[in-house]
Amino acid sequence: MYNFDEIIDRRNTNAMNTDGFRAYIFGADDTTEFPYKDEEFIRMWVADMDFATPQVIIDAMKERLDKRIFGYTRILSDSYYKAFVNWTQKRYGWSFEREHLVMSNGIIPALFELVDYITKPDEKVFFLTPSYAYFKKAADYHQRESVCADLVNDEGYYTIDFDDFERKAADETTKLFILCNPHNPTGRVWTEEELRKMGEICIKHGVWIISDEIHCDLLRVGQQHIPLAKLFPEYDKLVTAMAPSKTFNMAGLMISNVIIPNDALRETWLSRHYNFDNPVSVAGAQAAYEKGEHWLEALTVYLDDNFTFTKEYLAENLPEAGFEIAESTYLAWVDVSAYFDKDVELPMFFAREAGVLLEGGDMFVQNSDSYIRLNLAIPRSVLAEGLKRICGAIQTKQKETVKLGSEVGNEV
Ligand SMILES: Cc1ncc(COP(=O)(O)O)c(C/N=C2\CONC2=O)c1O
Repeated sequence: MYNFDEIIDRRNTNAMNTDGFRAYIFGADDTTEFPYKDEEFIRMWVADMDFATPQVIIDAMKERLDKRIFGYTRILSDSYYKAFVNWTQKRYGWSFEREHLVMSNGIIPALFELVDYITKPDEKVFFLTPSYAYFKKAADYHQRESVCADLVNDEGYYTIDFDDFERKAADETTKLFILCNPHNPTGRVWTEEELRKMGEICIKHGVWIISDEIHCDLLRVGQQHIPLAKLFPEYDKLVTAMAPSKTFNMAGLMISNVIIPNDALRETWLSRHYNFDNPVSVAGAQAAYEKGEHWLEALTVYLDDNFTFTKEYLAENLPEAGFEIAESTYLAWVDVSAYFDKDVELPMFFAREAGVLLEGGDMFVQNSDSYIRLNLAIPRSVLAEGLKRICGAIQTKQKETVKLGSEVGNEV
């Protein structure tokens, strides 16, 4: 039915994934000469998928294109809201009021705006680490101090240190907690107990919460997402951010859902935000929520198989690497500390020695040394080649280290 093995040429589409990696990963002034042409890299870095967006979404956008006028647009009819709230009700048993829904081009811009609207210059923003870098970037941009609550890493299973969490929440200058639910990069799907404890501590100390739930539709089979707002329907200092962008591979269409139950904050948003939407994106997103579930179920199985393939391949070829199948997302979080010193620039090593583009632990704020993050939302044949190159480069490095050691030994 759906061909996730299909290799689709993304070149010359202005895709960050193929054409924007150099500045994002290595810095704007990087001039490294890699022994690979751009198109020879196996791309496992930025979090978008190399799978075609569902045909039902493409068809809905084509239908909107055929209406041939694309003037100023806002979500004025209830049809989009009904499609989305039916989706959250069916999949998460959670719904929200129509007037609480506002739209944003992306969740990153929403975070940047909300940090400014919620916090004052002398107030702090905290989040769990390792963290998606843009939580800190949003705080930094507005010169808000960011505070990191390091997760506890028990052989690849990450949990929350609630004593540390409460200490940070109790700081009277801490105003906002940004939760990643599910969590990028560890893939944790927070349990009801964990969510309740985080929420209760924030409520006790009057801390606002943004629950970034962009990855919530991308779960391993059997996992269940719980929106934080579902557990705290009375706490209106809780903003929920969701989007079709990760789920249906439509991040470039720039349409995200932000649910703001607090009247004052929503009024601030509506008065300061640019409240217009792309009409083609609206049509696509509505179709995603109305007709995309069957595709998502098939994608979920394919991604589960990619994770199993990765687990088995690493166990066989990189036995000292630490990797547990993530509970959510399509991102593999791999501990390679057995093979590298802490100061090694891992993305540069793998680009140069393996021809693989990936993200390194240092791109996730802190509590992430010697980790690499691999995007597994790629055709299995490409995944196999990427893992082969990654393991091959490390094995070659190991041999060179042993050879060098024996040569030094012989000289002594
Ligand atoms: C937790 C989280 N929030 C927000 C975003 C971005 O939302 P947008 O502005 O696109 O709506 C991402 C994308 N994560 C990415 C994108 O590339 N690498 C990542 O880890 C994310 O992982």
